[in-house]
Parts: sequence; C-alpha cells; structure tokens
Amino acid sequence: MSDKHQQDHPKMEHEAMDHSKMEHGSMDHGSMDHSMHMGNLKQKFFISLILAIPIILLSPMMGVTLPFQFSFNGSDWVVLILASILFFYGGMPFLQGAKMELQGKNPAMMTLISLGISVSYFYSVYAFIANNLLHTQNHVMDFFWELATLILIMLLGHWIEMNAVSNAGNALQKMAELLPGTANVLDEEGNTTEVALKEVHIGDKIVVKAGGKIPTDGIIINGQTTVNESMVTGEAKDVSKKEQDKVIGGSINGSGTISVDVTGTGESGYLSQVMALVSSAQQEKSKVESLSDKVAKLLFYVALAVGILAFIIWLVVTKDMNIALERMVTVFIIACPHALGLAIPLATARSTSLGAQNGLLVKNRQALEVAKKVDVVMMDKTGTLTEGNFAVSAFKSFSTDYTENDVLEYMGALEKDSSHPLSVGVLKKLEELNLTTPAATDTSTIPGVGIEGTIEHQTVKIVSVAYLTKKGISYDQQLFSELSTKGNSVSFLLVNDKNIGLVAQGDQIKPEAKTMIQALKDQNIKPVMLTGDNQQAAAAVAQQLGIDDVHAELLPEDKEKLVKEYKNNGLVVMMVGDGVNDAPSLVRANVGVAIGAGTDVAVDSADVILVKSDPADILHFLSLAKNTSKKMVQNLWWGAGYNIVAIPLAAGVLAFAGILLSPAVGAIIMSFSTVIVAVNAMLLKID
Ligand SMILES: Nc1ncnc2c1ncn2[C@@H]1O[C@H](COP(=O)(O)OP(=O)(O)OP(=O)(O)O)[C@@H](O)[C@H]1O
Ligand SMILES: [Cu+]
Ligand SMILES: [Mg+2]
Repeated sequence: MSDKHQQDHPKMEHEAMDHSKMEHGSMDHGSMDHSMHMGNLKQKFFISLILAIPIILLSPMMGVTLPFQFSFNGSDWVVLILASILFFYGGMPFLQGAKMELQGKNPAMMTLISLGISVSYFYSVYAFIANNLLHTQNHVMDFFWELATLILIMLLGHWIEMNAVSNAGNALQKMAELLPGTANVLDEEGNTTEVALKEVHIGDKIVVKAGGKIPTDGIIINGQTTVNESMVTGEAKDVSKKEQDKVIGGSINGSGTISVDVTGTGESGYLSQVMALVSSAQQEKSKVESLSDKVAKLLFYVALAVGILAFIIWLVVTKDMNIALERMVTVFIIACPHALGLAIPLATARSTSLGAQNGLLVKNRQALEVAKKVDVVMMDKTGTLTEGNFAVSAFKSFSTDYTENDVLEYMGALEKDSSHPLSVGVLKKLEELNLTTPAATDTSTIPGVGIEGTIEHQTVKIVSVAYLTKKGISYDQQLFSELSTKGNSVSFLLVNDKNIGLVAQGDQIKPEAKTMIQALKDQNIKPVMLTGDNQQAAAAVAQQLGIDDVHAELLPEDKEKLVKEYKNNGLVVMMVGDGVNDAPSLVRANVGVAIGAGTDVAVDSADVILVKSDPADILHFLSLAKNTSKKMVQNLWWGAGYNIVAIPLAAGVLAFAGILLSPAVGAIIMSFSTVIVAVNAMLLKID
C-alpha cells in the first residue's frame, strides 16, 4: 500500500501493518494477552532453526554418544553462545507469555514451556561452567540439545496455530496488502485516469481490467466477469458476476473487464470494517478458558510439585546434590508439553481449513469448543429459513387521497435506501409496473420496525403490524389476517402517522430447511424461530418446517432478551441470523452464526459465517465442531499421556526396579506421542 494511502486510513493501516497485533487474538492461548509479543513467528522459527542445527550436531544427543563426532576443541563454547542467542531470541515469546500469565496469576502453557526452556538453559550454563571453567571431577550433563529442540517445536506449534486460527483474519490482512495503490477512474467522456486509491470516492466510476485487483467495493454497471472472492468469503470457486452485482474490494477480477460504481472505499469498505471488527474481537478476552490451557495449568503444578519432591527425596536418599538436581531438571524438561503444544493447534488447523473449503468460516475458535454443547438453535426466519426473495402478492390503499399505485410509489421511494430483503420485492414490483417514485429525503432505518423518511414535507414511514399495535394505530384486521395467514409479510405505509395502505409480500422456504430442522431434532437440539415478522406468517412457516417454539413480532432487543432468557435457564444457545436485527442476539448467544457472506453487521457480530446461505451448513458446522472437539480431546490425551507416564519415571519412582527415565528415552516417547497427535488431527472430517 502506498504511503499516501496509509495516511488516509490510519486506523485500518494500523491494524494491517501491526503484525503482532493481528496475530494476537487469533492465537489466544486463553485469557492471557501474551501473544501481543509473539512477533513474527515464522521468521523466528526459521532463524531459530539455523541456530539450532549446529547446537544439535555439536552436543551429545540426549546424552547418547554417536559413533561419529562433530565436536571439536572449543565447540562447547560455540554451543553455549548459539544456545544463549537461541534462548533469548527464540524463547522470548514464551518467556514474555509466561510473565503475563504469572502476572495474571494464571500459569498455563506459556509458563510450562518457559519452565522447561529456562531450566534446561540455566542448568546447561551451570553444567558448562562446571565442566569447562571449574573442571569439576564429575562431568555434569548439559541439556542444550533439549533446549534447541524444545524451542523449535514450540515455535513451530505456535506458528501453525496462529496461521490456522487466524485464517479468516489473516486472509483479510493479506487482502489489505493486496489492494492496489491506484484505481482507473472513468470520467464523463469515457476516458480513464489512474488515480491514487485515496482519491477515489463513493459514487466514482472505475474500470477494472480482466485479471486485475478490484480496488473498492462497488456495483458492476457495465460488463460481466468471474471474480475470485476466496480471500473474502472463503468460497474457492470463482463467482460469475454481471451488471448490478456487488463486488468487494480486495477480490480478484477474472476474465472480463468491468466498470464499477464505487460504494465503499477505505474506512467505509467491507475490508476495513471487518478488520476493525477482527481487532476488537481480539481485544475482547476469550469467554471460556480453553481446554489446552486447563490441561497445561494442571501439568504445570504437577511438574513443579513432582520436580521439587524428586529433588528433596533424592537429596535425602543419596545425599548427593548433583544427582538430586539432575533429577529435578530432568522432570522439568520432560514435563514440557511437546505433543500437548501441538494437540490443539493441529486439530484447529485442520478444522479451520476444512471448514473454509466448505464455506464455514470460523472467526472465533472458541465457537468450535462450545458448539458441541449446543442445546438450542435459534434462527431468524427471513433470510435464514426462507430465501428472503420477496414477491409482492397484494398492495392496497386505505385512503381516497392515494391510489394503490401511489402507495407502492411512496413505499418505493423509501425502500430505495433500504437493504432489507423486503425492499427488493417492492422495487421489483415498481419496475414491473413501470412506476416511478417521488424523491425521499432523510431516510433512516428503524431496526425491527421498518424505515422512515420525508416525501414532499410529509413524514412517511413503512412499519410492521407490531408497530401499529404499539402506537394504537388502527388497521383492517380482517384483511391483515387474511394476507398474513397465507404466510405474507405485511408492511404498512404511514403518512404523518395516518395509515394509508399496505403491501403484502410472500417468500419461499429454503428447500434444505425442513431436513435441517428434523436433523436438529434427531440430535436432541431444540429448534426455535425468532422473527420480526408478524405472528401469522411466522406460524405458517414454522408449521411447514415443524418448529414448535416460535416467537414473532420481535424487535432486535427482544431477540436478544430471548437469547438471554434461554441462557439463564442453563441452556447453551446458538443463534443463526442474517440481518441487522439479529446482530445483538448473535453477540449475546454462546455461538453466533451469520448466514450468507455479505457486507452486513450480522457478519461482524458472528463467531462463524456460513458463506453459502445454505441452512444445511448449520448441521455441517455442528458436525465439524463435534468432530474437532473429539479430536482435541483425543489429542490432549495422547499429548498429556506422554507426560503422565514420563514425569513420574523421570522423577525416578521406578528407580528401585532399575528404571530411570533418561532424557533420551523421554525424547523417543515424546516424538511418538507427537506423531500420533499429528496423524490423528489430519484424519479430521466433516460428516
Ligand atoms: N425495509 C422494510 N420494508 C418494509 N417493511 C419492513 C422493512 N423493514 C422492516 N419492515 C417491517 O418490520 C418487520 C420486522 O422486520 P425485521 O427486519 O425485524 O424482521 P424480518 O426480516 O421480517 O424477519 P426476521 O427477523 O425473520 O429476519 C417486517 O416484517 C416488516 O413488516
Ligand atoms: Cu517436550
Ligand atoms: Mg432477517
């Protein structure tokens, strides 16, 4: 991105450029904010790898002497220097993470890793001094080999995890980098000039050549093409686009040259909105302490206790300080959660990429862990269970001053500025009848109610039946129930708060919705419908789908209140919605799912985005979450299983039987459990 562009969008730029910040929330290890200091883990890993190779070659592996030797006179010094750099450079993210965990009195994974690497480093330095400077009689074994492999594997694990979890976030970040610095702006005469992106404004027309990057959000006004939106929506397939279709800044134009009417740039663009959201989600502390953190915390205390105990007991038994110290150090090192560190990241990595391939974008990793416990799935009607493809089935006037067509025209004037699915039906009808609309000013949406504005100095509103009831405005009840029981959404036109007319619009149920509802019931998950639409229309849809629990005529805050009520009854609630009126309840729910990738607030408020607007994806997501959790738990057992076996052995519980775990044998078991964990994660599937 150009410098100028940076100045123009300080907020967005900040988010995009500050790598460590982007990485942060995506890899949150729990409640700790440590990953702020993670820096660029990929770079850290490769530099650490280069540092580690000579250390590994030059030190006796796990105390085993190889038939060949790389070491030379003074090679111990080389190892010491390289290991020191490696410890402070490669180990820093973990040390800083541990510091934050300890400050928060919440020791977990970072502390456990730091304990392992610190003990192996400082003990090895002590061993070096004893062997090379003090020339003590007994050779003291160092653990530089273990230090190097430990840091490498931990960096690798965190790098994988970071990549995996921030898939969506990272893709958007990359998208920011992908935005071209300039756009080709089209003038009245049809000439194009190349203009810096920050000089492009909403309402400008731009030309995007075939194969070019689309610089802003907009609507195609000329030409057709295919667009690769995988960066934005995760949809792998190219999407074909024609006139009037939306394009999103950051996606890549395919085969055709198109002219685009700019609808969003910079701050107002889809990209920066989502990025602002991602960063705010990152700052919010994770709601649930993650499973691996709980295990790591437990392991930390166990390792600490066993290590100290081993030290005391061996000191008492052998009266030899060196032996006791070596036992304690071995315990701390072997307690290091190599496999545990990979258990969750690998499962998440596999899960997020599998999800993305199938149009399930997981924005919040916790959603995967919570979704398996879902008791209730609350869904809004319009757009989630129905197509939201409205067609006008009737329009009426109640006033002698207005014809039926006048009613439709007045409505159209306001609906032009609405993004509600109901507006499309009205506008389509107007076009069909070749009607024109008067000019409306000051239009604003009333969420859950409708829209208002000014036409010819009169206050004009389009509202729901619930609004009329609330305000005590009378309407033709018989006509209304006749239309609504047929499943119509009915909206009323008010001019200066006088009821002038209505429009009734019908919608179709999505074909996959019914099987989805049945499948939820089969899994003992209760389907609930929440809608802003009228009682009768809601009941008609619910009955066809087999939903017994229906709440209609809800305002956005009513939906949210209902979610809260269900939660207060001890139920785990998943909310699925698509509209502005669903945003508060999406945030409130244990798992918020936005259906359909759009430029909507719903997408911003959700933990998961179902890109394809297919209700069956609700089931796919539940299945993915369930399988992921299963893998995580299995992996935790394989990972922790190693520790459960190795820690007591390292401490020397079986020493009387001649079994004393050396770090060498520990390493073999450790690698074994790591391989199992990795293979197991790769076997993850969506049913
Ligand atoms: N742009 C609009 N044009 C016409 N009527 C509207 C508009 N926006 C809202 N309404 C009226 O307000 C009601 C509630 O709207 P809201 O957006 O909360 O719910 P909905 O989209 O109908 O249903 P759901 O909650 O299932 O998505 C609508 O049923 C309609 O009567
Ligand atoms: Cu380990
Ligand atoms: Mg809706």
